[in-house]
Amino acid sequence: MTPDLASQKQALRERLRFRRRHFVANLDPMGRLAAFRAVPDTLRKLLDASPVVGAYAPWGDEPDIRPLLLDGRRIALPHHADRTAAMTFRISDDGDALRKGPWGSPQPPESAEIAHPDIILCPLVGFDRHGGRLGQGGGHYDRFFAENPAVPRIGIGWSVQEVDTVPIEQTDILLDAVLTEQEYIITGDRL
Ligand SMILES: Nc1nc2c(c(=O)[nH]1)N(C=O)[C@@H](CNc1ccc(C(=O)N[C@@H](CCC(=O)O)C(=O)O)cc1)CN2
Ligand SMILES: Nc1ncnc2c1ncn2[C@@H]1O[C@H](COP(=O)(O)OP(=O)(O)OP(=O)(O)O)[C@@H](O)[C@H]1O
Repeated sequence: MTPDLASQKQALRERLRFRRRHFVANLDPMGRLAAFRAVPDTLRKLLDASPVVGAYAPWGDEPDIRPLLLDGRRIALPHHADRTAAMTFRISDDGDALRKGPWGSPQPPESAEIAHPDIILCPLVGFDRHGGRLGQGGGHYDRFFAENPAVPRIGIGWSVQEVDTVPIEQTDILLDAVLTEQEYIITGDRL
């Protein structure tokens, strides 16, 4: 990646994290509870057809999508063995305690079963309507998507995380759709 593109992405990350922090801080508590509870029918069908759903444990201002998944589904969460290891997914059973991973985000214990999700619901810092996604800057989801290209990729974010165009480099892999608290946006032609 050119230094120019990297710094462009980093500047956008900082701007969008700031925007997200203020949006979430100003949400009324009822609004926050109600967000991401209703799932559009098309996404519900896709989830119903997916034996293992790759989700995430919310961190900071990220939307909490757990209520949306409480349907007896098998949920897998990202797991990092250490800072150099590739991101994998591990089954997280209800009530199993999560612990802090090497990057600070909560993750299942080492003993949890490795899983291969049939769909990925991924957090993001920024998105656009073409499927562009800006993440935390580790490239972990992009690497996972590159290795698992057939798995549908649904970004999850607050509406204020939308920008016209996310700066894209060769290794960035486009999302198939984005779910916000307001809209379900199909961004590709795979769904
Ligand atoms: N809830 C949640 N779980 C998640 C993620 C996430 O974004 N949200 N992750 C999403 O990937 C992974 C863990 N989080 C990570 C966050 C940052 C970096 C990272 O490499 N950051 C870069 C740049 C940081 C910066 O400058 O802002 C670094 O430290 O070099 C890696 C993993 C997996 N689990
Ligand atoms: N498939 C890949 N193979 C090798 N390097 C990659 C791959 N995908 C991304 N990278 C590298 O990882 C670094 C971070 O990428 P990027 O800025 O796209 O992260 P991100 O999408 O914001 O983070 P994340 O996916 O973890 O949320 C970049 O240097 C990028 O070139």
